[in-house]
Amino acid sequence: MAYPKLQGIYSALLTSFNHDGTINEKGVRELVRYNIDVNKVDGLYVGGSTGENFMLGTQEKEEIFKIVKDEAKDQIKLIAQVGSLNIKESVHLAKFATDLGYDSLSAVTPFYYKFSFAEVKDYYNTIIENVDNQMIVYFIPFLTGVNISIEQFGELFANEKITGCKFTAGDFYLLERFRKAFPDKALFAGFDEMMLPATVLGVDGAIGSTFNVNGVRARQIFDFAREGKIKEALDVQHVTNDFITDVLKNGLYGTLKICLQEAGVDAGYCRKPMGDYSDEMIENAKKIYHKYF
Ligand SMILES: CC(=O)N[C@@H]([C@@H](O)[C@H](O)[C@H](O)CO)[C@@H](O)CC(=O)C(=O)O
Repeated sequence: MAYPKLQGIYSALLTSFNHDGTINEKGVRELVRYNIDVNKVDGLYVGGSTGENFMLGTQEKEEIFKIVKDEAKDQIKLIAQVGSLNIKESVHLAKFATDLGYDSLSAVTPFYYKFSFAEVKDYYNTIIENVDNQMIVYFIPFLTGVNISIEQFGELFANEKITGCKFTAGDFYLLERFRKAFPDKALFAGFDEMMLPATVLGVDGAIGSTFNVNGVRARQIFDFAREGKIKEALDVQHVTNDFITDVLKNGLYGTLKICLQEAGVDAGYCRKPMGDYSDEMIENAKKIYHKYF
């Protein structure tokens, strides 16, 4: 039961919503196409934070998994984020995405309640127990409050279906320890603004929200860094971080969507409780797009 090791540049896919909060299928398809045809990503991370997943119902999550697979076919790799506080939903979605042909599953660490590590481990083992697919742990302690030590990662990896980690943290000591301890596991950088140091430390790839717009630069950073061309990689990281700084100031997901609209992609709106775009936000986002692209 060996699963292919995932690597490369993955956009954490945005979701296009209509103004009333329903899924805009045409927009989701255009987002997938833009990532394949223009950003030239190796894969998509579907149903993550960037997809506004934690505000969606089960059927909506299914619908997005279906549309994305139908549009992407086998052109790129697809990872389905199925983590949820409702473990029955996670088990169901794990099977659903596997049946659709997703190359991997991923699940955010269970959050809100202070789960013990034994409970976290049981959560992952339960989600993948009855599916023939691999699982990438979604480690994002700044949003979940859940930390995992190297020893605990080792315990998770005792289950050979757990094949990697999306590491959205700025703890480079832990990242280095992870790389040394688990050279065969797929390790993805999750903070786009820290991609260069993460690549130097040996990540296999990166998964990011800003790649939906800035995917070409993301690949340049990754490739330059892996070739040892640190000066060249840093030059691109500097421009990337100017872009990310401007985007974060103006509102992350909304600004990325408005930028994509400027590029001709029907990226739609964000889903409530995220707010509507103000005129000022739209104006700023358009300026950001034309400044960097
Ligand atoms: C919270 C969040 O959106 N984190 C992003 C980053 O790409 C992040 O947006 C970026 O580095 C800007 O800070 C990814 O780690 C998230 C991600 O991959 C996901 O959508 O699940």
